[in-house]
Amino acid sequence: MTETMSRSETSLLPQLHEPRNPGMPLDMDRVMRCTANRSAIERRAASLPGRRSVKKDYQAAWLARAISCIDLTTLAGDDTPGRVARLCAKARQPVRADILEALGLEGLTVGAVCVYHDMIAPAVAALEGSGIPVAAVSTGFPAGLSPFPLRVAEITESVKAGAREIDIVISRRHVLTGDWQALYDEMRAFREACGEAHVKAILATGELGTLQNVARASMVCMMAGADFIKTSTGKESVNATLPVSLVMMRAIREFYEETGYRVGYKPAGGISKAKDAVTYLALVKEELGDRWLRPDLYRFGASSLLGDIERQLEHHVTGAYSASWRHATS
Ligand SMILES: O=C[C@H](O)COP(=O)(O)O
Repeated sequence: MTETMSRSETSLLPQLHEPRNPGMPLDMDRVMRCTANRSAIERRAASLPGRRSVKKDYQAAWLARAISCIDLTTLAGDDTPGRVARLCAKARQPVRADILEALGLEGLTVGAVCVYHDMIAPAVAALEGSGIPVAAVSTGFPAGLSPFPLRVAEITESVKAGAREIDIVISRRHVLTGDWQALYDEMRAFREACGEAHVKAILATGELGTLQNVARASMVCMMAGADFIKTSTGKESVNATLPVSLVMMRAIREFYEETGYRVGYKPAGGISKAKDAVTYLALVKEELGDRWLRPDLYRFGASSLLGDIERQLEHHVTGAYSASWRHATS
């Protein structure tokens, strides 16, 4: 793992303006050329966490960058405006003020707050003036099996309610039956309904059967205009993994090489440890390069990762670990 992110190169970076992926016609020959060599991918993924670890100031810089890329998420049936308000307070100030000051990171925030539709209004109110966008999961999340017109209407309602990012779920059956045209048409309609809001396409990779399907679904969604591709809802039995991430990042790289458009990447579900976050960031750096290590092109979908990162940063500054309950996020 490289150690080239210095403490001065923290997350407080100027906003870059990436041209939005407009999509392109479905190119079936290109889609069918997407393959995935499972054993080679699994070998490479297995070698990642054991590589040289990042220490001290470098580690603090990587962890600060990770925070700036978190979609701080609550997606529970018992979410309330109060819980969302607490989460948003955490989004505005993700780490204790004295720790941020010691690290020279005043003003650090997470990338977005991610909620269900009914929690958009309280999240927008709680984040007012912060510049932190609200992301809403949509289209019958998590299964995506409600009537198609309702799924499109749900996007429209969420954009109207103030969501600036929409995390849609694809119809897994289109992938499992190889109906790439149906997947493309669906994604295109979702993108259109989003308007100016950015759209993240959740593939639910744990339900797609093969890595080749993951590669093809990634390519089809990007051709249909996805701004981000995202692994999982967090509700599948298998969520973000390194092999799946490798496949999706390589699809993003190929799409960029062929079209000039950078599509973002969001692994989600089950990423809860600071050291895992650093492994993911290192993979992004190696596979996609530094430009992707910014919140406009990379996010972690996570509900409890921030707590562990805060704990590690506190240890970095004070030399002591606090109990994890002191770093609850909502
Ligand atoms: O998109 C975000 C996921 O739902 C969060 O999953 P998690 O609770 O496992 O971190």
